[in-house]
Amino acid sequence: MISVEEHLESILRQVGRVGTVRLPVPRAHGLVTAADVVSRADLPRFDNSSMDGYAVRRADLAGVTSEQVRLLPVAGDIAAGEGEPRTLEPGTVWRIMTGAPVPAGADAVVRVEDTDGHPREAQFRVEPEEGANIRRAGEDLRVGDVVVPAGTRLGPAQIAAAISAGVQEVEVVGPVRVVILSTGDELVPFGGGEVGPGQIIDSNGPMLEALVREAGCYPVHVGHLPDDEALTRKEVRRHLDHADAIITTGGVSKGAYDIVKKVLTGEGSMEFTEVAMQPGKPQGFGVLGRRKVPVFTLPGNPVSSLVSFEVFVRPALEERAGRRAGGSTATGLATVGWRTASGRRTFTRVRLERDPAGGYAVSPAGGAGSHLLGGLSMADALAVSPEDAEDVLPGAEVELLLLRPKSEIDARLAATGGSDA
Ligand SMILES: Nc1nc2c(c(=O)[nH]1)N[C@H]1C(S)=C(S)[C@@H](COP(=O)(O)OP(=O)(O)OC[C@H]3O[C@@H](n4cnc5c(N)ncnc54)[C@H](O)[C@@H]3O)O[C@H]1N2
Ligand code: MOO
Repeated sequence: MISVEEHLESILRQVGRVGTVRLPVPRAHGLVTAADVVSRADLPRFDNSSMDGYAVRRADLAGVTSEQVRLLPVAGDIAAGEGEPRTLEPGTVWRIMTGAPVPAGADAVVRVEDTDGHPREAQFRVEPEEGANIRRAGEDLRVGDVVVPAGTRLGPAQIAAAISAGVQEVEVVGPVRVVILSTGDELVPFGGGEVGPGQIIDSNGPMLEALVREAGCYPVHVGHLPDDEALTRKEVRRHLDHADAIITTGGVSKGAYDIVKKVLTGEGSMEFTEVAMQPGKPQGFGVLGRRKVPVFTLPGNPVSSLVSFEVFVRPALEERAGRRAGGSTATGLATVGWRTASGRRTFTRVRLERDPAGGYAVSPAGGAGSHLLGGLSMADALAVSPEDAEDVLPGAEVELLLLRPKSEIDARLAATGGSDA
């Protein structure tokens, strides 16, 4: 058996980034910039008002207070979107709206609240500061400034900034397209009709599809293969032409019908190995074809598949997508004891509650069997125990790999007062 680290290192050594593509900014959401994105415009593009009010010359309002008001004639209105250049003549004001261009000669904007708001002859109650309520051209960004540095995941804020800065397209690390193939004669696809004697519903396919999506990648094909050598070979080859990663489940242990292992042994850099972990012991990985597509052959047991994804596939997909997010981790205190697999790193499904000190109280969610999906559904995290341990004692500190966003777990605990009401 090899260690978890050895297997992961071998995967990460062989997995490279996918190529870059140019995409219209909104379509690049979630992808990582391959180069600095630079501004094509000064932002703001022109001096404009930050308030609804009046564009004024301060000299015309010298000494004005709420006791010493002044009346000034209004030359007209300047609305947001006004394209006509306007000039402010001494002794007059323009009524101006938020976002509208400030007329030449104005050196402040007085908020409508500090006037009587009259459209033709307005009464002023304050003397504004120099530049009051004027947003200056270029104060945010200048042409050529970096709006989004290389290596940044494009989120909503970066999309807004790049678009405002006049950027049309961005160079990003391409979307990672993942093919998922469940294998096994016993499987009935979701929605595929009656589940006959000896059959089960393919839950790994939809589970991995969701995991891939949550990892910011794109499931482009979720299929099911019977235990048929020729079909399996053909289907894997077909997807090597377009996929950026292939994930299979099932058919990698020691059974007489464990086809995946049989078909892929000797292909590319494919290696089948046993990893010192529980669950997830039988693993296979290699890069295949001229495009060197990473192929992960995960064990069929549903919990083993999920744990294998978290431990090996997620980091590899992140590498491929140019990201460095890493799994979400935490620590907690065991409320009860449980046994772990000696000589193997154990990933125990656990439910979290609040302990009296405000941390996480950790207890197993169901049993340890790799087929127990009911317990998996209740689990918030995997408790990770080292290879040399045989059990976790009550009160021991445990490392957690979170299966849900931490904010979601914390919100549930806050709503239930920390107990599973
Ligand atoms: N003699 C041995 N038998 C097994 C060993 C071993 O070392 N010696 N290892 C066990 C371990 S550990 C695991 S994990 C499994 C891995 O088996 P495979 O990857 O070959 O998977 P299958 O045999 O095809 O299926 C295992 C199990 O999972 C169910 N399954 C498969 N695919 C799906 C799916 N898409 N959705 C839901 N459930 C699925 C399948 O029906 C089996 O019950 O091998 C042990 N055996
Ligand atoms: O290693 Mo298997 O994944 O224990 O169930």
